This record gives sequence, structure tokens and C-alpha cells, in this order.
Amino acid sequence: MSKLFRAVIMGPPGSGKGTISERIAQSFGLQHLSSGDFLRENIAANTEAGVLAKTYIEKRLLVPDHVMTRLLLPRLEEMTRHSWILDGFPRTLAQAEALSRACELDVVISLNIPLETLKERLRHRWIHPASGRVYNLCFNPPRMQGVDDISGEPLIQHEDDRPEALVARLRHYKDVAKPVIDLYKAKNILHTFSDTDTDRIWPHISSLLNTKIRTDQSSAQRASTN
Ligand SMILES: Nc1ncnc2c1ncn2[C@@H]1O[C@H](COP(=O)(O)OP(=O)(O)OP(=O)(O)O)[C@@H](O)[C@H]1O
Ligand SMILES: Cc1cn([C@H]2C[C@H](O)[C@@H](COP(=O)(O)OP(=O)(O)O)O2)c(=O)[nH]c1=O
Repeated sequence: MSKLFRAVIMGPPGSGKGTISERIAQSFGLQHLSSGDFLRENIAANTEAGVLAKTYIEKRLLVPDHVMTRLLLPRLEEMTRHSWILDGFPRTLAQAEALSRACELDVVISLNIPLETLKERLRHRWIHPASGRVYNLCFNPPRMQGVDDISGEPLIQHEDDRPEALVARLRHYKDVAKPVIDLYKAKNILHTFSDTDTDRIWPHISSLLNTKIRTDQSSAQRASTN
């Protein structure tokens, strides 16, 4: 069996984590695991952790580390047969350390996108709150303006996607993410991509994953034939 591949994608709000993870999932057959989606599933199912997480998410606060790790790590441990890309976790150093104890990552992708681009994207971001589906009026508009393609329910905009709120969110992201990025840099698995345009970043991410996944698979094959 080929070696399983474990990747993490990090970046500030609007940097394209969700969009790029979906492309990676489709192109490389990795399972896309999103902490936000996972929390929303737990909230919808009224699990104990979901009820607790909801109180933080409603205040637009991070869910405490022990709640996140207790929710997410067992789910990752179940995924023994799948390669995956994790989006939205780890967000803090404590989460990154807990993840390191649970598994070894192959690649961490960090998206470094100019502030003006983030402002522009989030200004046009519309969300279907129940599912977490994300649209952008310029980049991937819904079929009918203001309406979710699948459920037909109304779309909303987040207060803190407003350009005025973004600077503070970004500062908060940088403060919390810096030690996580330093940890992955020290482990030599960090790959940073900077551009305004996802279609220009994508070929670089694609060739990185092509190299990493192919190299890993051929060494796994060599190991199994030796
Ligand atoms: N790893 C995490 N640690 C703590 N809280 C988290 C984590 N991942 C998600 N959350 C909580 O769930 C909420 C929704 O997460 P999600 O990633 O979908 O959207 P978001 O924070 O608005 O991110 P973005 O704007 O980058 O898309 C977050 O605002 C936060 O409260
Ligand atoms: C990747 C990307 C996203 N977008 C839009 C789609 C969304 O409305 C918004 C944020 O993208 P999204 O993938 O949701 O980013 P993240 O998961 O990091 O918060 O930006 C663009 O307009 N251009 C792009 O190149």
C-alpha cells in the first residue's frame, strides 16, 4: 500500500484555504477535513462539544484548544486508510503540539496573501450559515444572487468580513499563527505561497504535491519490495 499523505493548510481569513483544499482534494484524492465544517456538523448534531463550541463561534471567538483537540484528534486517528489535508486546524501552538503528538505531517502549506486582496475577497464573500458553503460575487457567485445553490436558503455576510474589521482579525491571526509557523519552519515542512491570484499559486502547490506524493509513494514501494 502506498504511504499515507498528511498535509495542513494555513492562512488568514479569505486567503483561500477552503478553495485550495477543495482543489487539492479533487486533484490528488486527499480527503479535505475542515475544522469549521466539523464544528458545524457537531453543532447540527447537538453533540456536547458542538453545544459548547457554538457559544464561542457565535461570539466570533476561537473554540478553546482542549475542546478542539478532543473533537478533532479522534477523527484523525480514525482516518487510517486515507490521505488528508487539514484546513483550519491547528490554529494555535497548543493545537499544533497536540497534532504533532498524534501524527507526522508531510507538508504544511501557508498562504501569504496581500491585505488589499483579502479585503476585496471578504467584502464579496457570502455564506450559507447552515452548511458553511462559501460564495464570492466575483470568483464563484451563486446561481441566483443571495440564494444558496443547494438548499435555496438565503445567504448572509459576516459582520467581521467587513474591511474595517479585517485589520484586527488579521493581526490576531498573525499573533496566534506565528509560533505555529515557526514550529513547522523548524521541522522543515513549511511551504509558503504569496500572490494575489489563486490561479498563479495553484501550479506551484500542484507541483510541490506531485513531487512529495510521488517521492513518498516510490519510497514506500521500494520499502515493500526490499
Ligand atoms: N482550530 C480551531 N481552533 C479554534 N476555533 C476554531 C478552529 N477552527 C474553527 N474554529 C471556530 O469555528 C469558526 C468557523 O471556522 P471557519 O474556519 O469555518 O471560519 P472562519 O474562522 O470564519 O475562517 P475563515 O474566515 O478563515 O474562513 C471560527 O470562527 C472559530 O470560532
Ligand atoms: C481563493 C480565492 C477565493 N476567493 C474568494 C472566495 C471566498 O468568498 C473568499 C475566501 O475564500 P476561502 O476559500 O473561503 O478562504 P478561507 O477558507 O481561507 O477563508 O475569497 C476569491 O475571490 N479569489 C480566490 O482566488
